[in-house]
Amino acid sequence: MQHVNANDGVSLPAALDVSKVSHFYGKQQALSGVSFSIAAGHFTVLLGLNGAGKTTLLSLISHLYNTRQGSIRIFGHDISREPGEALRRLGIVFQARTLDLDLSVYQNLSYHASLHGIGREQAMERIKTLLAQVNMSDRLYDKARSLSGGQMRRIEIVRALLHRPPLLLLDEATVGLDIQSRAEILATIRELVAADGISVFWATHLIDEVEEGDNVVILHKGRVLADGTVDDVVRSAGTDGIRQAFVALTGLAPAEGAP
Ligand SMILES: Nc1ncnc2c1ncn2[C@@H]1O[C@H](COP(=O)(O)OP(=O)(O)OP(=O)(O)O)[C@@H](O)[C@H]1O
Repeated sequence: MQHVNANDGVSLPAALDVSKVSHFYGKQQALSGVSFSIAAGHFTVLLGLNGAGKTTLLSLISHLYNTRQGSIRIFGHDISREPGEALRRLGIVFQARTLDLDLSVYQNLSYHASLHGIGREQAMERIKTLLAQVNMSDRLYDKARSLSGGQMRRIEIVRALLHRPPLLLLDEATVGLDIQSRAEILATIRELVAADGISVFWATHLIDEVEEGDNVVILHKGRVLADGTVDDVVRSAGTDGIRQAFVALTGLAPAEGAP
């Protein structure tokens, strides 16, 4: 799917285009004909209850699994045919914690920068800029082990952005965090979208992480039930808000993060 740039009428590829993707674990079908696309420079929430298929979809987008049915394009580059070009444009924060706890923040980040072929000086500059953006400048030489869960997540976000990917995927990035840390992580990511124009695909089971101006893809039992702006989804469900739209579409109550 293409998006038209309002300024000059030029057609730009979508940040992410998923077309007719299905996935099986043995005989069990985890995704069924999933299609949607997300526009560049937006915050898009992938909303689905536990078991909806979010991690499976993110594993296909990040090429951990091969896409056997359907296609996935990142800024126009097919993940199966041009994995290098597609993955260069992608940053990922996985659900499980992946920092090396015995290394410092700097060591964790500089090691990753070198994997991307970023030189020492350039890496330091980039690390400092990003740490400032996530309010972690003062922790550069601290051991990862000494950070709180929310601080570790912020370092993982920095690590995912070192190579300047225009698309960032996050899988349940706030799981296990207290309410304040959750809010801080979400605010940080929203600021990155606004300041740097990156596209974010934010997978969550928590409906209170969706805000009015967001785009949303509702995934349920491996199928996309609705996608578009929150307004579009609410309007087409004929309800008063996103919670009611979720109930109308799935027949189930949404998961709430706040008590
Ligand atoms: N490795 C696997 N082998 C078999 N079945 C799997 C495997 N991984 C996931 N599934 C199944 O596929 C379906 C989708 O799971 P998936 O983890 O993608 O959902 P999810 O939306 O990410 O859920 P959660 O938020 O709980 O991680 C579920 O029914 C799950 O049990």
